[in-house]
This record gives sequence, structure tokens and C-alpha cells, in this order.
Amino acid sequence: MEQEGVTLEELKKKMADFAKERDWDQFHSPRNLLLAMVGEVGELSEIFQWKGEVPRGLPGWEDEEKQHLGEELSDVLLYLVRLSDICGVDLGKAALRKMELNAIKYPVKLCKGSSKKQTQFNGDSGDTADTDQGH
Ligand SMILES: Nc1ccn([C@H]2C[C@H](O)[C@@H](COP(=O)(O)OP(=O)(O)OP(=O)(O)O)O2)c(=O)n1
Repeated sequence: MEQEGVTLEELKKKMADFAKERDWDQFHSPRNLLLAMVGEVGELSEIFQWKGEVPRGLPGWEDEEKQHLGEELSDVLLYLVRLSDICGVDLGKAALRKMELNAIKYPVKLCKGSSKKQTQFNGDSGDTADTDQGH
């Protein structure tokens, strides 16, 4: 059951098998999956709700609470993987490409130590590549 270094491809296959075995392909439409994922994001948010800012690594959290967090994070991931699959998007490939675009949009020499959006520093030097494709 426990597996190190699982890939998006494996999760995609497992979700496809899970749905097929249950004859749930009929319910796994893009819109249904998107709404299911957003619902799980809500459940994930509830874990942090009213706690204020929490330190990295979540020191002091009960094991049970951390396990619950892992479950909600997984629900979001699994629906995202399934949604991508159903939409015919190669999520791993798309994410790597997006990271390349991010690196061009936010060059280290301009952004190091700053959390400004690209639009806030772009005017300063003018030498950033414009990767904004209007989305
Ligand atoms: N039609 C469905 C229903 C569930 N799942 C899978 C994906 C999620 O990982 C998990 C979601 O299950 P639940 O809807 O039961 O949600 P929770 O596990 O969050 O339970 P609850 O909402 O009761 O807290 O099951 C799925 O693929 N397709």
C-alpha cells in the first residue's frame, strides 16, 4: 500500500481504475470533478480555519490532525489529476512547462527576496521577458 516516489502517471492510472471498477466514469465529467475538487479545497481550508498563521512543519499538531491534513491534500491532488486526465491535459508536462514560464517571468536577479508580483517590478528595469499570455 505504502509507496515511495509515486508519479502523477501512477495516480492517474489508479484513479482511472478506481472509477472504472465502480462504473463511475459517467460521474467523472470535467465540471463534476472541478466542483468535487473545489469542495475538497474547502475541506482543506477548514483545517486551518481560525487557527491564525501556523509555523512551517506544523509543530504541536496532533498526529491525527496531520493525518487528516494529508487526506484532504490527497483528495485535492487526486481530483486535480483526474480532472487533468479527463480534459486530456498531461499535468506533469504542463506543470514543468509552467515552471519554465515562471522562471522567465520572475528572474532571480530581479526577484530574489521580494514577493512582489511581476507587474510591480516589471517597470523598474524593463528587462523581464513578458510571458503573460493574457490568462
Ligand atoms: N465520485 C467520486 C467520489 C469519491 N471519489 C474519491 C476521490 C477522493 O479522493 C475521495 C472523496 O471521497 P468523499 O466524497 O467521500 O470525500 P471525503 O473523503 O472528503 O469524505 P467527507 O466529505 O465525508 O469528509 O474519493 C471519486 O474519485 N469519485
